[in-house]
Amino acid sequence: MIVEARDGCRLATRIEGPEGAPALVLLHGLGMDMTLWDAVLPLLPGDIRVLRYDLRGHGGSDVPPAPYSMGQMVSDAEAVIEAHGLRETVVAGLSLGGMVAQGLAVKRLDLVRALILSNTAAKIGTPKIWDDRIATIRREGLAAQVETVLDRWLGRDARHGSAAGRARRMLGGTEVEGYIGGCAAVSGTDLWTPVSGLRLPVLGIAGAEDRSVPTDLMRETVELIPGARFEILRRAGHLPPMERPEDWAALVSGQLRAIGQSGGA
Ligand SMILES: O=C(O)CC1=CCC(=O)O1
Repeated sequence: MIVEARDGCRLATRIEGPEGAPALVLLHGLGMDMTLWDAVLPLLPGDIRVLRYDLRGHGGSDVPPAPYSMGQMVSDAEAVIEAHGLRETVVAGLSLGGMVAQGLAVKRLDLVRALILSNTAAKIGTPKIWDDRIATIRREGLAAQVETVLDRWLGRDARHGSAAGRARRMLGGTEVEGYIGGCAAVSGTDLWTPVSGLRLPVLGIAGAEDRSVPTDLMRETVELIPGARFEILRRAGHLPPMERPEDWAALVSGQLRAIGQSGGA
C-alpha cells in the first residue's frame, strides 16, 4: 500500500500478519530499504502484525530533493502508522530508522507502546562528518562509496557471505538524492535531551563489530531511559537483522513476550 505523507511524498509500505494483532513497525537505516527485514520476518512470533515501509528517498518510496529533516521523517512515520489504523505499536528502528523511532516516541507516545533501538543513537556523528560525506557522494556518486560503506556496516563473518550481497543490493539501489537527504536528516538530529525524558519499555541492540554506531555510543543512548535493556550481539556489525537474523529475532521476540505483545510461537 502507498501512503501519502503530509508533503505529498509517496511512501511504499507493507503490512503482514493477523489483522487486529499487536503491531511491530520496522524502520530501516540510511542507504537501505525494507528488504533489510526479510530474513527476520519468518522468525518473529506469528501473533503479531508487522508493518514496514521504505523511508523517503529510499527503496520504492518517492525521492524528493535533499535535504530531508528529522521532523519530516517522523511525520512520515506518523502518516504510515495512522494510515494503517494502528496505535500503541512497538517501533523497532535501525540506525537512521532508530532515530526516527526515538523522535516518534518523543512526539507521539500514543502511537508508540515500546521501542526497540538497533545500532542507533540519539546523535550519530557530527555535522562536519556528514557534510564531508555529502560532498563526497555529490562529487563521486554513491557507487564509488559502496565498498567503503559495506566495510563500515558488516562484521567480519558477513563480509563474504550472502548478507554482503543483499546489503550491496540495498545500497546500490539507493539514489544519490535519497541518500544525501537521509545524511542531512542524521546530521541535523540531536535527540539526547528529549530521549532522556522518555518512560517506556526499551530494548537496545548493538553489534559488537559495528563501526558505524559503536557499542559505547549506543549504550549512552539506551542508558538515558530508565529501565531500558541493552544487549550486544557478538560477531555482528551494523546490520544484525541481515547478519545474525536468528539472534536479532530472538531478542526482539523475547522483548515482545516480556511486554505482553506476543503470547509466544
Ligand atoms: O552509513 C553509515 O555509516 C551509518 C549510518 C548512520 C546513520 C545510518 O542510518 O547509517
